[in-house]
Amino acid sequence: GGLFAAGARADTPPSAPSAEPVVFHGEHQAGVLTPAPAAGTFAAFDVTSPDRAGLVTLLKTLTTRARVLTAGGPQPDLGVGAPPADSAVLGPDAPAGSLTITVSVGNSLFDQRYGLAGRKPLHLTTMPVFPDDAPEPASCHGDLMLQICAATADTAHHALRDLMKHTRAWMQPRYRIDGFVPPPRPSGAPRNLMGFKDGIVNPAPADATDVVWVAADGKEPAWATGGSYQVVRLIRMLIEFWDRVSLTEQERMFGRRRDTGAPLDGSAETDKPDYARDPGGTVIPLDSHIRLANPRTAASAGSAMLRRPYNYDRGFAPTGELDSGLIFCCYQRNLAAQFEAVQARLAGEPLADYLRPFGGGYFFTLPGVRGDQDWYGSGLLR
Ligand SMILES: C=CC1=C(C)c2cc3[nH]c(cc4nc(cc5[nH]c(cc1n2)c(C)c5CCC(=O)O)C(CCC(=O)O)=C4C)c(C)c3C=C
Ligand SMILES: [Fe+2]
Repeated sequence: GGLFAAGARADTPPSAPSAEPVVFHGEHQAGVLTPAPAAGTFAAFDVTSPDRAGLVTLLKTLTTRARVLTAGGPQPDLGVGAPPADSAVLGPDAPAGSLTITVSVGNSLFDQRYGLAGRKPLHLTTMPVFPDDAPEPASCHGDLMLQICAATADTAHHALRDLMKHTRAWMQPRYRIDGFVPPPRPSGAPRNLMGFKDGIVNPAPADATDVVWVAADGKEPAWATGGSYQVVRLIRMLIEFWDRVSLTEQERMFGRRRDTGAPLDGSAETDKPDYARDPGGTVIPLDSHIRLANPRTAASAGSAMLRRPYNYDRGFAPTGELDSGLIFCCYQRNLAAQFEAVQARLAGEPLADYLRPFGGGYFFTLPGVRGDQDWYGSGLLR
């Protein structure tokens, strides 16, 4: 299959809430290729450690806690005279709840503070302001991004709370957003808050390795092998305006049917659009989201990415409108060739009138923790 063949999430039921832990140790971190469970928290931090030794302690502490939390189980009993080791939000014997904790670092970590300027992954930059962005500085960038995914929201809360309690001395919260992936309605890919199935086309598991993971290529620093570039875009949806657009117009903006998720020239969600048969865009408009994002030409094959988005819904904006949208998250091995190429093709798409990207950033997802003695960023800080 090609790089855009239907992904595992389209053909297999989404991960059922499970007590089974997700494997923590490995060449790559979990939370990238692992299926996205129902709850996802994205929490950005600034490192406040005065020195490099403190940064090492921070990363080692994050590793130790993530290893414990993702495994689940009872916490040590410190006795009634001490603050408890655990919040007990998940009870005395915490279920693993498909928990993954994915640690990524931002461009700002590679400044003069910790002597890392010469160690930066090749493509890591500060996310630029794209056309149609309305950046809110307090919701952008960050030294560290923690992506915490789990079967239930309280599992993610419990993990974030534990991680923060153990790392207060070296990092400070910057921004956070909680998201969710709904169950299939009624089948196939989950729906976003515009009502469309989202996540239909993603690399098949066999193709994902080349799309996602940085390989030793002589250009990237050796320590970065097995990592990935994470893009997080916090995108508010202008729901009230969207709900006043005709169904035909909505479907022409995406290039897919709202009910089935099928491309406008097909009948099932997994049907492949045939753009060669419709060069003028009569059936699937040339400026539709799916056609711009992936025109399915030889030239666009190299821009495949792994999308792993979450919906968010967090009350009202100051204007009284719904503050709802998408935490767009994607992973790739080359920001310029993949995310930025797609983003450039999408510039000015009709759908953009209904979206307000306001936050997020570019991050480098560290290689996996390889065993009991290893820790996040051990290669970077060696
Ligand atoms: C730069 C990358 C992308 C951004 C930003 C983005 C925002 C965004 N997308 C949707 C909804 C849908 N996207 C769909 C497909 C799709 N989107 C991108 C990239 C970005 N989207 C790609 C590469 C693709 C796959 C295209 C293809 O190969 O055909 C779809 C269709 C269903 C699917 O395949 O998932 C929807 C729906 C929203 C709402 C949004 C911003 C909030
Ligand atoms: Fe999209």
